[in-house]
Amino acid sequence: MTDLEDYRKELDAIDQELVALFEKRMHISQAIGNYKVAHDLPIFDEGREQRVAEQNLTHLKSDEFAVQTHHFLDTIMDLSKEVQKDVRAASNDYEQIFAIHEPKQPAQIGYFGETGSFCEEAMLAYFKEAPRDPKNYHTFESLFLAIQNGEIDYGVLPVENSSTGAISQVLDLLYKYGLSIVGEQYIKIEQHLIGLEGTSLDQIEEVYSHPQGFQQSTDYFKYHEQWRQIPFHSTSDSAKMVKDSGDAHKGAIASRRAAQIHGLSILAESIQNQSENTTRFIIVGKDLESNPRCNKVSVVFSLDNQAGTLFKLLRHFARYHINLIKIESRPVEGEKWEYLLYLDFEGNIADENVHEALRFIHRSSVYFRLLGCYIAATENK
Ligand SMILES: C=C(O[C@@H]1C=C(C(=O)O)C=C[C@H]1O)C(=O)O
Repeated sequence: MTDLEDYRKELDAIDQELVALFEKRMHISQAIGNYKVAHDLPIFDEGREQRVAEQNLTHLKSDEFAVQTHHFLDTIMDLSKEVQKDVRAASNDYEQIFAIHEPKQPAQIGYFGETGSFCEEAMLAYFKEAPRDPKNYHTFESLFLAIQNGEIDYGVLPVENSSTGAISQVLDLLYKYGLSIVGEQYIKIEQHLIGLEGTSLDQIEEVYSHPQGFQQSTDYFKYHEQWRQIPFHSTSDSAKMVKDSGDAHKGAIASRRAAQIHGLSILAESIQNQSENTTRFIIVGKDLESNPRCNKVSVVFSLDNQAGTLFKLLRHFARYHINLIKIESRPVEGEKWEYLLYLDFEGNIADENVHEALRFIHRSSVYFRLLGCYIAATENK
């Protein structure tokens, strides 16, 4: 027998013992996983992992393999956490996540803002037939509440603007109310400074608008710093307020349509920073709706607060050839420095690769919810 064969025999014997011990350790880790699920405890325990590494390094006869031993222990603990994540995933009703509902017809629609709002425009563009007697709401949250209470079936809200980014309050409300995205619509946004008929710019003292109206028009306001900028419900609510006030010192940032509807004049045209300023609106409903034509998926999840978890998760999108469209993070309410991640990607939940990727995200997340699978809008629709 060669020396090599002798060595390998020794390794075989050691591996046999290691594997038996490893299996035993995984069973105990699984039991700890069950305990954590039952007591709502996080899987990752940084302090415990440090102690495991420290105490075991003291068992070494010399420092020669200290680095490798540390790596070995870290790997074992990573695998142990994988098993615990499986325990946690099995405790959730996975199929429930994909429960699809039929679209509501005829539906009662609601939108954000007074008549003349961009949301109303988005609603008219999205629904093939103009909805009958749509209801309007003056805060994002009142619209979410109306969907939750069943007062309306669907609501139209802005979620992202090409120059200012995510409308984070809407993302937070999607999480808070557990509602679903059933569709989306792009609208090109032109903001104008509007006021009472016959008013001139030098009469203006204060301007009302939704915060988005101001944020999208900061370049214009650099030259009018003497004007008070007063945040108000929506751009169209601001237009109506200026009209109702009859005050020539008040102006609003709103659309041309809002100016026409509320009988106001345009004092300064196209004051938005970006000429191609566009907002993405979402159609929100109570339940998940999907059909084979849907080609975009949105999810929200949170991860264990541990190095590398986001990387390990996002890697799988490449592995399953899924095109990521967008990632947005928001703080978790009441949890300092913890984040919810909102992800949009291409695909349909019935696709094999999407299903696999979602299974993986679900398994690796502390919190997971499928927000919607819907038809991606095109910008020139
Ligand atoms: C097994 C546990 O869960 C995780 C895995 C550990 C391990 O495998 O030793 C240690 C701490 C936790 O991050 C535990 O909490 O003890």
